Amino acid sequence: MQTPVLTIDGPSGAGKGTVSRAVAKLLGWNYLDSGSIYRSLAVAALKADLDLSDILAICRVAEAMSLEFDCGDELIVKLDGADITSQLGTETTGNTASIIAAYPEVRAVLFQKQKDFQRLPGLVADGRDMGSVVFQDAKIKVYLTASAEERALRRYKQLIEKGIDANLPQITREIEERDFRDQQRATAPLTVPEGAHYIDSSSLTIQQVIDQVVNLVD
Ligand SMILES: Nc1ncnc2c1ncn2[C@@H]1O[C@H](COP(=O)(O)OP(=O)(O)OP(=O)(O)O)[C@@H](O)[C@H]1O
Ligand SMILES: Nc1ccn([C@@H]2O[C@H](COP(=O)(O)O)[C@@H](O)[C@H]2O)c(=O)n1
Repeated sequence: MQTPVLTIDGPSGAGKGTVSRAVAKLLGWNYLDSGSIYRSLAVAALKADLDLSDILAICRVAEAMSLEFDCGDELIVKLDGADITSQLGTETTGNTASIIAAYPEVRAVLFQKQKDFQRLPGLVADGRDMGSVVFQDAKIKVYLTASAEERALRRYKQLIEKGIDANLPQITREIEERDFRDQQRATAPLTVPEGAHYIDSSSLTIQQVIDQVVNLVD
């Protein structure tokens, strides 16, 4: 039996992770936060002080890195045995991830690491190219978005709640830059996958989005 896959793609701060985790829990399926793989590589590249234009060096680090994911209520990620969870959520990590994610060579190295998450009884996979590239055959595809202003505000509140200093205009600028880079890159750009259900969550609650997605699976 082919393991069923539900993909949720969309721009930063749309709520993909929040909704995917909740839906995976409700269904009892596995969960892949593909952005955390790109973010982990960003942490590794920054730690090694790599030149972000040195594609070969980044690929070497990507091939060598060992990642462990503990998908409980909060995702815990270990890179080569060290807990890097607290470093994953920063805007520096997200922006660095977006820069290195534009390299096709890097994407090729990370492809199989993502495919390995497709295990019974099912998989909810969130990212930018889950429905368009990595899990093209997924039975159900969702494109989840929200206005850039709303996404920036969500991210701002998230950082403030964590006690991290945040600047709303700067977050808005960074989100727009990241959207642009993710949508315009030549390889696996962020796009609405063919056949995807389009959900704009700008004026929906988290629960309303979860309900819409679960209804698609039913
Ligand atoms: N519909 C919603 N209404 C209000 N807040 C929301 C909604 N969906 C998500 N959020 C909040 O927005 C923030 C960002 O959500 P989340 O991390 O799930 O986004 P994401 O799409 O996975 O982002 P990224 O791709 O950058 O990881 C979280 O604080 C989350 O609680
Ligand atoms: N399938 C994916 C997932 C992520 N990326 C890149 O990583 C950056 C960080 O992702 P988050 O979802 O954690 O915000 C993102 O901006 C993308 O550039 C990707 O390319 N493909």
